[in-house]
Amino acid sequence: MLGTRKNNPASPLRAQIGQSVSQRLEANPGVKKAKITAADVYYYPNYLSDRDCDMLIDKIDAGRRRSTLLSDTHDPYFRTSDSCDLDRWSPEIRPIDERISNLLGIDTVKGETLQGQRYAPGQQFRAHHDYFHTTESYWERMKQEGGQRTWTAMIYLNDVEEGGATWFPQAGIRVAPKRGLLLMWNNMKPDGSPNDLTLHEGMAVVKGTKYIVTKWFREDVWLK
Ligand SMILES: O=C(O)CCC(=O)C(=O)O
Ligand SMILES: [Fe+2]
Repeated sequence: MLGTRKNNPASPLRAQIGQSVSQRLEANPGVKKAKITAADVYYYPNYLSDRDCDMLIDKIDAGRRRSTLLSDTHDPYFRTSDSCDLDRWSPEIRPIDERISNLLGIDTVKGETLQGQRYAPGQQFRAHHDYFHTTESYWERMKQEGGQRTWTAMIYLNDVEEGGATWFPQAGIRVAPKRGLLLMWNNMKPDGSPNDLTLHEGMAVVKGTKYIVTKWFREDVWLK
């Protein structure tokens, strides 16, 4: 069922977002493009300062709860991390949140709330797509709340002793956590339809604790 044309049509709006964000990132001297063809993936090393990383880690530790899944999947081991919604209006979060939107050139109202994740040893987020599968029951609601997810921006807040890489098995890249590193990718294909090859996994942490923040962008206004 997944990935059929009928359920994943091309979209001029999402195609345009993909192109404008890529163009903007490629014009930024701090950004590097991954040398793969399956998806548009970019890196920005040392994007966040140590001070900002530590501040976010403290907030995640203070506000964390068990991570949830939107999907109808009922595998209890699918996503075993803790999550924390970071208050976008707080004076510490707001500048970081807005800086990310501005880097990609996407209006802040299309960005979901920055979400923190914490993985202890053994915890993971199994292979998934960040875009919404329109065949799943959550889609009707998501459609009303900003529509499809386009870009993902993810920042590693610390180095992890062992494990915890972000792995794109079909696109063929594996990114090891590195403090301050921002990873960004377009979940859509050039025609604006979902790109199956963006399938990715937060591999289990073996040693240490992994902290990240993730920001997902919608095709339309999310923040009302
Ligand atoms: O933990 C990771 O490396 C991946 C996290 C992820 O895929 C997500 O938050 O959507
Ligand atoms: Fe993801």
